Amino acid sequence: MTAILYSENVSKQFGGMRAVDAVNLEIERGEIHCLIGPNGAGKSTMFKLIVGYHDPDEGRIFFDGADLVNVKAFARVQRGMSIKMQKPSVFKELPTRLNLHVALQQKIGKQQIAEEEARLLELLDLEEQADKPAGLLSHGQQQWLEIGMALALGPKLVLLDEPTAGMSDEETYRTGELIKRLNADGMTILAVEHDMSFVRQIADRVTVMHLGQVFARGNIEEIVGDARVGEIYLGKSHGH
Ligand SMILES: Nc1ncnc2c1ncn2[C@@H]1O[C@H](COP(=O)(O)OP(=O)(O)OP(=O)(O)O)[C@@H](O)[C@H]1O
Repeated sequence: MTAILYSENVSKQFGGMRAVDAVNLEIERGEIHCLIGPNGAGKSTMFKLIVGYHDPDEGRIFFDGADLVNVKAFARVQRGMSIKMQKPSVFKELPTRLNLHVALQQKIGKQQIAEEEARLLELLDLEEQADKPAGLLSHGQQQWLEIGMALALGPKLVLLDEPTAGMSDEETYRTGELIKRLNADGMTILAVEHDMSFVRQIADRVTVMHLGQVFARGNIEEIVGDARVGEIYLGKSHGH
């Protein structure tokens, strides 16, 4: 089994409505996997089930060979899932460098911190911003910093919830290039995303959700070439 994360028939109901309905999702080690679908498809609910913010009503989720049943959200992070939620939550009054420092000191010894801090600042293209309070960075830069803080925890899998929300086209493109660089260094990435051109830029494989279920899955060429996906996804996602 090369999957680092997979779910078996996971379901979650709110009231009478099945937001996630018997979903099997599989993320292979080393890939960039995008979870897409129109509004209300169940993507965020699936993301929250994976990170442990919701418990499934049915089904199971496995990470790095272990069943996640009863594993709390913080313990999932300790096991190697790093999560970047949609809204940046950097420490705005602290310099960029210190934001990384705070994250790094949770994982590595003092001697290695300076070296790792420098590596991340370069990777994130934030060297010139290193001593600026993070609150003065652009929206895109704050998002990259937060990706860096997720990386500082030394994860096996990085989960990104709409990493390009609110970004300009140029920031979106640069975010894609950053994610591809992380992946080239061996990181496995799962991103929930709306922006199809961004998905085309980064994805190896895609899972499409619709009405709580998996509607299609495949490599990026198969998904882009699938007219049915165009109908449900592009047809309903105008406004994003
Ligand atoms: N906490 C909740 N309580 C009740 N209903 C919820 C809750 N969270 C999600 N839902 C409902 O579940 C369905 C799936 O929502 P979800 O947010 O997972 O979809 P999504 O694919 O992420 O959509 P979007 O792209 O708009 O973020 C929607 O009908 C939503 O209203």
